Amino acid sequence: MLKELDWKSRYLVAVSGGPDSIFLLTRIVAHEKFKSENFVICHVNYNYRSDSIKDQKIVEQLCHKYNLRLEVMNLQKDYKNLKENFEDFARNVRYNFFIDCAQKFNIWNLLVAHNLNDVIETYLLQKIRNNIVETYGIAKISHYQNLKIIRPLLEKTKSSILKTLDSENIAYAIDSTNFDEKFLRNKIRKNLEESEFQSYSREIKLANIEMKKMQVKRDRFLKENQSENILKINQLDKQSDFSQKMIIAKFILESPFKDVLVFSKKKLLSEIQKICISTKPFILIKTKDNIIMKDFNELKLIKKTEIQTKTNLVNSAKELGEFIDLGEEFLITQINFPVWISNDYNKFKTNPRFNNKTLSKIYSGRKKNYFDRLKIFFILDYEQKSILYIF
Ligand SMILES: Nc1ncnc2c1ncn2[C@@H]1O[C@H](COP(=O)(O)OP(=O)(O)OP(=O)(O)O)[C@@H](O)[C@H]1O
Repeated sequence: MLKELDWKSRYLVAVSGGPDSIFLLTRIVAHEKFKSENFVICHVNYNYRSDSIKDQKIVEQLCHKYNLRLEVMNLQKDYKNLKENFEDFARNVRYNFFIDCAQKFNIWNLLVAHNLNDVIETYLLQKIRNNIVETYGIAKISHYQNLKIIRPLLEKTKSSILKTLDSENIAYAIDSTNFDEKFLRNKIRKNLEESEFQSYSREIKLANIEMKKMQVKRDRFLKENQSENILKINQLDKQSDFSQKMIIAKFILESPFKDVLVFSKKKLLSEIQKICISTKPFILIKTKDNIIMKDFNELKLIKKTEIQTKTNLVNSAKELGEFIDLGEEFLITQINFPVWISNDYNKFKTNPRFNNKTLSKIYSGRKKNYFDRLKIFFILDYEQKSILYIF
């Protein structure tokens, strides 16, 4: 069961005090090659439940018994004001704490105690939610920043864990929120029978084989159509709905803009997919710091600071020089200041006109894409009745 462990290496072990992680810890200490100095136990007490100190005590007692180093994060928080879902909040806090521990002890392997029931519940949730995932179920090994996360109990059923703990008289905590029906996972858990696990395991295996094939296709598409922060999307509509989402998700998650998808991932992915296959040539989605732009046949990820539009009144050639390169002196002598300088294409695209033509028509003629249109400065007369010059 612990065959993936290298007993000469050092490990952090995430122990909540619940049955799975207590089981994991007791199997580690019972191993013939166990040395206490190779393990650091990490526990987070969220103080979310009134009885959470009991969980902490159970972990403390075990660590004391086996002479194990224990790091506890005791979180004091007013949960009334919590905006996100508690599970997401807790996971975030927990993994940041694990990173702190990894840095403190310079141990970059973490053992967590997910079991086979967790794998199957996760798979069923992924299916219900039609999630875009790298692996269906739970991966045996994954990474969080530089931390390698190893899950040695993925083949163990919950009932076999409980049976062993009970027969060996080992104390563990019972998380009362696990019985809370308001979480979909807990609903799934309640209706699951372990007798169905074999067939679910087969289903997950097949789903992962299919997923691998789709990932190969996705990666080929990205190789042919991606260059840095730009994705060519003219062939995207030939892909299935799910493949389109997989392509867009990887394009964003592997770019410097990956934080865009961290929150509200699903909603944003659908929105981006919609603009990609829309017949409109230009569409923008603005997030806090970034812009996701459909620009003809391309999807672009842009920092807001890259395309700030402005419209300013300027009184002199010197002031004008702050916006544009004034190499063209002949022009300056013809300008009656004050005038407006702008790059706000959206505001002025149809009115006023330059030599009787709209900006939109002129830029189309110059075959300018949308991104470039937002970078071109033009001068308007004081009354904004005509465009005098386009740079
Ligand atoms: N508060 C915590 N402190 C330390 N590790 C935790 C904590 N909560 C969860 N973990 C780790 O993450 C794993 C998965 O978390 P999950 O919430 O599914 O577990 P759990 O319901 O607390 O069950 P158990 O403690 O029995 O593993 C745990 O097995 C444990 O290794």
